Amino acid sequence: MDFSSVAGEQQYAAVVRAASDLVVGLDFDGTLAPIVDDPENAHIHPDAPQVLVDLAEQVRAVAVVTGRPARQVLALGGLEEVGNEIGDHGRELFVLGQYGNERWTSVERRVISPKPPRGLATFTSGLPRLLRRADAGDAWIEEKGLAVAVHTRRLEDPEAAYERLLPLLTEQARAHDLDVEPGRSVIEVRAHGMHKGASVHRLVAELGARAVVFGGDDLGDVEAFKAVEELRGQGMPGLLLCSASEEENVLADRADVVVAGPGGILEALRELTADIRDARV
Ligand SMILES: O=P(O)(O)OC[C@H]1O[C@H](O[C@H]2O[C@H](CO)[C@@H](O)[C@H](O)[C@H]2O)[C@H](O)[C@@H](O)[C@@H]1O
Repeated sequence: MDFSSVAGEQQYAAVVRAASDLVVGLDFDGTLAPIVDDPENAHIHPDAPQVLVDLAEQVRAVAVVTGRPARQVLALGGLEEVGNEIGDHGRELFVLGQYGNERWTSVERRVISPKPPRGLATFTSGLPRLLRRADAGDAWIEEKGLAVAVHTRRLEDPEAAYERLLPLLTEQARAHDLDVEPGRSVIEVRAHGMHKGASVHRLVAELGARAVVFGGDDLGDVEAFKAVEELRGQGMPGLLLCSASEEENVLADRADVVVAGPGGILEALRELTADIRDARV
Protein backbone atom coordinates (compact mmCIF):
# COMPACT_ATOMS: atom_id res chain seq x y z
CA MET A 1 0.00 0.00 0.00
CA ASP A 2 1.29 3.50 -0.81
CA PHE A 3 0.83 5.94 2.05
CA SER A 4 0.59 9.70 1.65
CA SER A 5 2.72 10.26 4.77
CA VAL A 6 4.68 8.51 7.51
CA ALA A 7 1.88 9.45 9.93
CA GLY A 8 -0.58 7.62 7.66
CA GLU A 9 1.59 4.51 7.69
CA GLN A 10 1.72 4.66 11.50
CA GLN A 11 -2.07 4.95 11.67
CA TYR A 12 -2.33 1.87 9.45
CA ALA A 13 -0.08 -0.13 11.77
CA ALA A 14 -2.13 0.96 14.80
CA VAL A 15 -5.39 0.05 13.01
CA VAL A 16 -4.02 -3.43 12.24
CA ARG A 17 -3.07 -3.91 15.91
CA ALA A 18 -6.57 -2.88 17.07
CA ALA A 19 -8.37 -5.00 14.46
CA SER A 20 -10.70 -6.85 16.84
CA ASP A 21 -12.21 -3.50 17.81
CA LEU A 22 -12.03 -1.95 14.35
CA VAL A 23 -15.04 -0.53 12.50
CA VAL A 24 -14.65 -0.12 8.71
CA GLY A 25 -17.04 2.33 7.01
CA LEU A 26 -17.29 2.38 3.22
CA ASP A 27 -19.20 4.59 0.86
CA PHE A 28 -21.09 2.85 -1.99
CA ASP A 29 -21.15 4.82 -5.29
CA GLY A 30 -17.63 5.52 -6.53
CA THR A 31 -16.06 3.47 -3.71
CA LEU A 32 -17.62 -0.02 -3.80
CA ALA A 33 -19.50 0.48 -7.08
CA PRO A 34 -18.01 2.04 -10.21
CA ILE A 35 -19.69 5.28 -11.33
CA VAL A 36 -22.04 4.74 -14.28
CA ASP A 37 -24.38 7.04 -16.21
CA ASP A 38 -27.59 5.47 -14.90
CA PRO A 39 -27.80 5.41 -11.07
CA GLU A 40 -30.31 2.55 -11.24
CA ASN A 41 -27.60 0.40 -12.82
CA ALA A 42 -24.80 1.12 -10.37
CA HIS A 43 -23.98 -2.39 -9.21
CA ILE A 44 -21.32 -3.28 -6.70
CA HIS A 45 -17.89 -4.20 -8.09
CA PRO A 46 -17.95 -7.97 -8.73
CA ASP A 47 -15.03 -8.58 -6.33
CA ALA A 48 -16.49 -6.50 -3.50
CA PRO A 49 -18.81 -9.08 -1.84
CA GLN A 50 -15.94 -11.50 -1.15
CA VAL A 51 -13.62 -8.70 -0.05
CA LEU A 52 -16.26 -7.49 2.45
CA VAL A 53 -16.87 -10.99 3.80
CA ASP A 54 -13.13 -11.66 4.27
CA LEU A 55 -12.58 -8.28 5.91
CA ALA A 56 -15.59 -8.59 8.23
CA GLU A 57 -14.20 -11.86 9.56
CA GLN A 58 -11.13 -9.99 10.86
CA VAL A 59 -12.73 -6.86 12.37
CA ARG A 60 -15.52 -5.79 14.76
CA ALA A 61 -17.91 -4.63 12.01
CA VAL A 62 -18.17 -3.41 8.43
CA ALA A 63 -20.62 -0.63 7.50
CA VAL A 64 -21.74 0.62 4.10
CA VAL A 65 -22.47 4.31 4.70
CA THR A 66 -24.30 5.73 1.71
CA GLY A 67 -26.40 8.60 0.43
CA ARG A 68 -28.70 6.06 -1.19
CA PRO A 69 -31.80 4.61 0.42
CA ALA A 70 -30.78 1.51 2.38
CA ARG A 71 -33.12 -0.82 0.45
CA GLN A 72 -31.69 0.33 -2.86
CA VAL A 73 -28.11 -0.26 -1.82
CA LEU A 74 -29.02 -3.67 -0.36
CA ALA A 75 -30.30 -4.62 -3.83
CA LEU A 76 -27.53 -3.01 -5.92
CA GLY A 77 -24.87 -4.47 -3.65
CA GLY A 78 -26.37 -7.91 -3.07
CA LEU A 79 -25.76 -6.94 0.55
CA GLU A 80 -28.39 -9.21 2.11
CA GLU A 81 -26.36 -12.20 0.88
CA VAL A 82 -23.12 -10.55 1.98
CA GLY A 83 -24.75 -9.98 5.39
CA ASN A 84 -25.74 -13.67 5.55
CA GLU A 85 -22.15 -14.78 4.98
CA ILE A 86 -20.81 -12.22 7.44
CA GLY A 87 -23.38 -13.43 9.97
CA ASP A 88 -22.20 -17.02 9.43
CA HIS A 89 -18.81 -15.87 10.75
CA GLY A 90 -20.42 -14.30 13.82
CA ARG A 91 -19.88 -10.75 12.57
CA GLU A 92 -22.29 -7.96 11.60
CA LEU A 93 -22.82 -5.88 8.46
CA PHE A 94 -24.37 -2.42 8.82
CA VAL A 95 -26.02 -0.52 5.98
CA LEU A 96 -26.54 3.13 6.94
CA GLY A 97 -28.65 4.67 4.17
CA GLN A 98 -29.56 8.27 3.32
CA TYR A 99 -26.46 9.61 5.09
CA GLY A 100 -27.28 7.68 8.25
CA ASN A 101 -31.00 8.48 8.39
CA GLU A 102 -31.78 4.83 7.66
CA ARG A 103 -30.30 1.75 9.26
CA TRP A 104 -30.25 -1.94 8.38
CA THR A 105 -28.08 -4.58 10.00
CA SER A 106 -27.52 -8.22 9.16
CA VAL A 107 -28.77 -9.06 12.66
CA GLU A 108 -31.89 -6.86 12.77
CA ARG A 109 -32.79 -7.47 9.07
CA ARG A 110 -35.16 -4.53 8.61
CA VAL A 111 -34.77 -0.94 7.55
CA ILE A 112 -35.41 1.61 10.27
CA SER A 113 -36.23 4.99 8.80
CA PRO A 114 -37.63 8.30 10.05
CA LYS A 115 -40.46 10.23 8.37
CA PRO A 116 -39.58 12.46 5.38
CA PRO A 117 -38.75 16.04 6.35
CA ARG A 118 -41.51 18.65 6.23
CA GLY A 119 -41.22 20.73 3.11
CA LEU A 120 -39.77 17.95 0.93
CA ALA A 121 -43.06 17.09 -0.82
CA THR A 122 -43.73 20.75 -1.72
CA PHE A 123 -40.12 21.24 -2.80
CA THR A 124 -40.28 18.14 -5.02
CA SER A 125 -43.57 19.13 -6.65
CA GLY A 126 -42.01 22.46 -7.69
CA LEU A 127 -38.86 20.83 -9.08
CA PRO A 128 -39.85 20.29 -12.75
CA ARG A 129 -40.65 24.02 -13.11
CA LEU A 130 -37.37 24.94 -11.40
CA LEU A 131 -35.38 22.67 -13.72
CA ARG A 132 -37.02 24.21 -16.78
CA ARG A 133 -36.14 27.68 -15.44
CA ALA A 134 -32.49 26.58 -15.33
CA ASP A 135 -32.75 25.19 -18.87
CA ALA A 136 -32.22 21.71 -17.41
CA GLY A 137 -35.71 20.26 -17.85
CA ASP A 138 -34.24 16.86 -18.83
CA ALA A 139 -32.22 16.44 -15.63
CA TRP A 140 -33.17 13.18 -13.92
CA ILE A 141 -35.06 13.51 -10.65
CA GLU A 142 -34.38 10.72 -8.18
CA GLU A 143 -37.00 10.61 -5.44
CA LYS A 144 -35.47 8.90 -2.42
CA GLY A 145 -38.24 9.16 0.15
CA LEU A 146 -36.25 11.18 2.69
CA ALA A 147 -34.55 13.29 0.00
CA VAL A 148 -34.67 14.20 -3.66
CA ALA A 149 -31.67 14.26 -6.00
CA VAL A 150 -31.25 16.03 -9.33
CA HIS A 151 -28.79 14.29 -11.68
CA THR A 152 -27.05 16.15 -14.51
CA ARG A 153 -24.70 13.38 -15.77
CA ARG A 154 -26.86 12.44 -18.75
CA LEU A 155 -27.49 16.02 -19.94
CA GLU A 156 -25.75 17.41 -23.02
CA ASP A 157 -23.55 19.77 -20.99
CA PRO A 158 -23.65 18.33 -17.43
CA GLU A 159 -21.21 20.81 -15.88
CA ALA A 160 -22.92 23.93 -17.21
CA ALA A 161 -26.33 22.63 -16.11
CA TYR A 162 -24.91 21.82 -12.66
CA GLU A 163 -23.57 25.37 -12.28
CA ARG A 164 -26.93 26.85 -13.25
CA LEU A 165 -28.87 24.53 -10.95
CA LEU A 166 -26.80 24.69 -7.77
CA PRO A 167 -27.68 28.29 -6.72
CA LEU A 168 -31.34 27.88 -7.66
CA LEU A 169 -31.75 24.59 -5.79
CA THR A 170 -29.87 25.97 -2.79
CA GLU A 171 -32.14 28.99 -2.59
CA GLN A 172 -35.31 26.88 -2.91
CA ALA A 173 -34.04 24.29 -0.42
CA ARG A 174 -33.43 27.03 2.15
CA ALA A 175 -36.90 28.41 1.56
CA HIS A 176 -38.27 24.95 2.44
CA ASP A 177 -35.97 24.57 5.47
CA LEU A 178 -33.97 21.82 3.75
CA ASP A 179 -30.23 21.22 3.19
CA VAL A 180 -28.34 20.84 -0.10
CA GLU A 181 -25.73 18.10 -0.55
CA PRO A 182 -23.72 18.52 -3.78
CA GLY A 183 -22.05 15.43 -5.27
CA ARG A 184 -20.72 13.95 -8.50
CA SER A 185 -23.11 15.32 -11.16
CA VAL A 186 -25.83 15.29 -8.53
CA ILE A 187 -27.42 17.87 -6.23
CA GLU A 188 -29.37 16.39 -3.39
CA VAL A 189 -31.90 18.10 -1.12
CA ARG A 190 -32.68 16.62 2.29
CA ALA A 191 -33.29 17.27 5.99
CA HIS A 192 -30.84 19.14 8.20
CA GLY A 193 -28.56 17.48 10.63
CA MET A 194 -27.78 13.98 9.48
CA HIS A 195 -24.54 13.34 7.64
CA LYS A 196 -21.96 10.58 7.32
CA GLY A 197 -19.83 12.09 10.11
CA ALA A 198 -22.67 11.72 12.61
CA SER A 199 -23.14 8.11 11.40
CA VAL A 200 -19.48 7.29 11.97
CA HIS A 201 -19.48 8.79 15.48
CA ARG A 202 -22.70 6.98 16.37
CA LEU A 203 -21.47 3.59 15.13
CA VAL A 204 -18.10 3.87 16.86
CA ALA A 205 -19.85 4.75 20.14
CA GLU A 206 -22.49 2.03 19.79
CA LEU A 207 -19.93 -0.70 19.12
CA GLY A 208 -17.34 0.59 21.55
CA ALA A 209 -14.83 0.59 18.69
CA ARG A 210 -11.18 1.40 19.37
CA ALA A 211 -10.14 1.98 15.75
CA VAL A 212 -11.82 3.21 12.58
CA VAL A 213 -11.29 3.13 8.81
CA PHE A 214 -13.35 5.08 6.28
CA GLY A 215 -13.20 4.92 2.49
CA GLY A 216 -14.98 7.38 0.21
CA ASP A 217 -14.81 9.32 -3.04
CA ASP A 218 -17.07 12.35 -2.96
CA LEU A 219 -18.17 15.53 -1.18
CA GLY A 220 -20.77 13.60 0.83
CA ASP A 221 -17.89 11.68 2.47
CA VAL A 222 -16.09 14.78 3.77
CA GLU A 223 -18.01 14.72 7.06
CA ALA A 224 -17.04 11.06 7.59
CA PHE A 225 -13.41 11.97 6.98
CA LYS A 226 -13.75 14.80 9.52
CA ALA A 227 -15.24 12.36 12.05
CA VAL A 228 -12.23 10.03 11.67
CA GLU A 229 -9.90 13.03 12.06
CA GLU A 230 -11.74 14.03 15.25
CA LEU A 231 -11.50 10.50 16.65
CA ARG A 232 -7.78 10.46 15.79
CA GLY A 233 -7.47 13.75 17.68
CA GLN A 234 -8.82 11.87 20.71
CA GLY A 235 -6.13 9.20 20.31
CA MET A 236 -8.08 6.56 18.36
CA PRO A 237 -6.20 4.92 15.46
CA GLY A 238 -7.91 5.85 12.18
CA LEU A 239 -7.21 5.39 8.49
CA LEU A 240 -8.66 7.37 5.57
CA LEU A 241 -8.92 5.82 2.10
CA CYS A 242 -9.71 7.93 -0.97
CA SER A 243 -11.15 6.42 -4.12
CA ALA A 244 -9.77 9.02 -6.50
CA SER A 245 -11.19 10.01 -9.87
CA GLU A 246 -10.62 12.74 -12.43
CA GLU A 247 -14.13 13.95 -11.68
CA GLU A 248 -13.79 14.55 -7.90
CA ASN A 249 -10.66 14.70 -5.79
CA VAL A 250 -11.83 16.59 -2.74
CA LEU A 251 -10.71 13.82 -0.35
CA ALA A 252 -7.25 13.19 -1.79
CA ASP A 253 -5.35 15.73 0.35
CA ARG A 254 -6.87 14.44 3.60
CA ALA A 255 -6.45 10.72 2.85
CA ASP A 256 -3.69 8.40 4.12
CA VAL A 257 -4.03 6.20 1.04
CA VAL A 258 -5.19 7.40 -2.38
CA VAL A 259 -6.11 4.74 -4.93
CA ALA A 260 -7.78 4.66 -8.33
CA GLY A 261 -11.51 3.96 -7.98
CA PRO A 262 -13.31 0.95 -6.50
CA GLY A 263 -10.72 -1.51 -7.87
CA GLY A 264 -8.01 0.30 -5.88
CA ILE A 265 -10.17 0.40 -2.74
CA LEU A 266 -10.77 -3.35 -2.91
CA GLU A 267 -7.05 -3.98 -3.36
CA ALA A 268 -6.31 -1.84 -0.27
CA LEU A 269 -8.96 -3.72 1.76
CA ARG A 270 -7.51 -7.08 0.66
CA GLU A 271 -4.11 -5.95 1.87
CA LEU A 272 -5.54 -4.72 5.17
CA THR A 273 -7.31 -8.06 5.68
CA ALA A 274 -4.13 -10.03 4.93
CA ASP A 275 -2.03 -7.85 7.26
CA ILE A 276 -4.51 -8.29 10.13
CA ARG A 277 -4.53 -12.06 9.54
CA ASP A 278 -0.71 -12.18 9.46
CA ALA A 279 -0.44 -10.07 12.62
CA ARG A 280 -2.70 -12.57 14.42
CA VAL A 281 -0.60 -15.55 13.30
O1 LIG B 1 -22.96 8.07 -0.71
P1 LIG B 1 -22.89 7.30 -2.00
O2 LIG B 1 -23.07 5.83 -1.82
O3 LIG B 1 -21.66 7.62 -2.78
O4 LIG B 1 -24.13 7.83 -2.85
C1 LIG B 1 -24.08 9.16 -3.41
C2 LIG B 1 -25.07 9.27 -4.55
O5 LIG B 1 -24.80 8.19 -5.44
C3 LIG B 1 -25.62 8.01 -6.58
O6 LIG B 1 -25.24 8.93 -7.57
C4 LIG B 1 -23.88 8.79 -7.99
O7 LIG B 1 -23.70 7.52 -8.63
C5 LIG B 1 -24.41 7.36 -9.88
C6 LIG B 1 -24.14 5.95 -10.37
O8 LIG B 1 -22.79 5.69 -10.58
C7 LIG B 1 -23.96 8.42 -10.88
O9 LIG B 1 -24.66 8.30 -12.11
C8 LIG B 1 -24.21 9.82 -10.28
O10 LIG B 1 -23.70 10.82 -11.15
C9 LIG B 1 -23.48 9.92 -8.92
O11 LIG B 1 -23.77 11.16 -8.28
C10 LIG B 1 -27.09 8.06 -6.22
O12 LIG B 1 -27.89 8.11 -7.36
C11 LIG B 1 -27.44 9.19 -5.25
O13 LIG B 1 -28.76 9.01 -4.77
C12 LIG B 1 -26.50 9.13 -4.06
O14 LIG B 1 -26.81 10.16 -3.13
